[in-house]
Amino acid sequence: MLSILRKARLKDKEMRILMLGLDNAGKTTIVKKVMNEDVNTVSPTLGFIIKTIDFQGYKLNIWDVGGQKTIRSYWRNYFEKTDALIWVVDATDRLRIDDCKAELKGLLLEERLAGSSLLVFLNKTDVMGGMSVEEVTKALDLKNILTHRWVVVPCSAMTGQNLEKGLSWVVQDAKDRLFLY
Ligand SMILES: Nc1nc2c(ncn2[C@@H]2O[C@H](COP(=O)(O)OP(=O)(O)OP(=O)(O)O)[C@@H](O)[C@H]2O)c(=O)[nH]1
Ligand SMILES: [Mg+2]
Repeated sequence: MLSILRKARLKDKEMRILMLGLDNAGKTTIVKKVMNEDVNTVSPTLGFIIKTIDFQGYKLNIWDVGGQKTIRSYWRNYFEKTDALIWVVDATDRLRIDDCKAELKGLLLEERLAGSSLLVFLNKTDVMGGMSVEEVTKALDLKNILTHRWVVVPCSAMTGQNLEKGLSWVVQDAKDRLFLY
């Protein structure tokens, strides 16, 4: 039933995208950059922000939810009807990569997120010395994810590098799914 509803919405070329990740990963900055807004004025998100982006003929409703530890318990309020999960990782934050892995693992067990695809944005690649795609794929144990279609895209919210590439994957994946079931 859920998949039928989802399919109906995809046919309308509308997607609900949930953007999560630890605090300071760059979620809000990514959304701002995609929307051509000033990226130098972000502050930590205490609740959530919804932005609608017209992208490649699709209407992407992006839910950008704050990632601070004290408010992560609210994430579950946003799971419903999610078509794609964008998990944002700070490439420079080696110290919290285990925390990052644990939070993602928990999300992937969520029944309400079961039908969603997973885009991992490895953000802040404009900073030297950050973690590589291989490093993060391993640290987050992505190869063992059998429940979701996933990809890692290195990007920078500051320069805008690869942001469209990531969103393109999300849209293409949605299109592919229309023919899957
Ligand atoms: N160098 C660099 N800094 C970035 C990039 N993206 C975000 N930042 C910085 O990282 C900090 C956190 O960015 P936010 O977009 O507020 O992070 P967030 O994930 O929305 O954080 P919460 O709302 O607390 O969950 C800010 O100081 C940004 O300027 C990037 O690609 N490169
Ligand atoms: Mg934010």
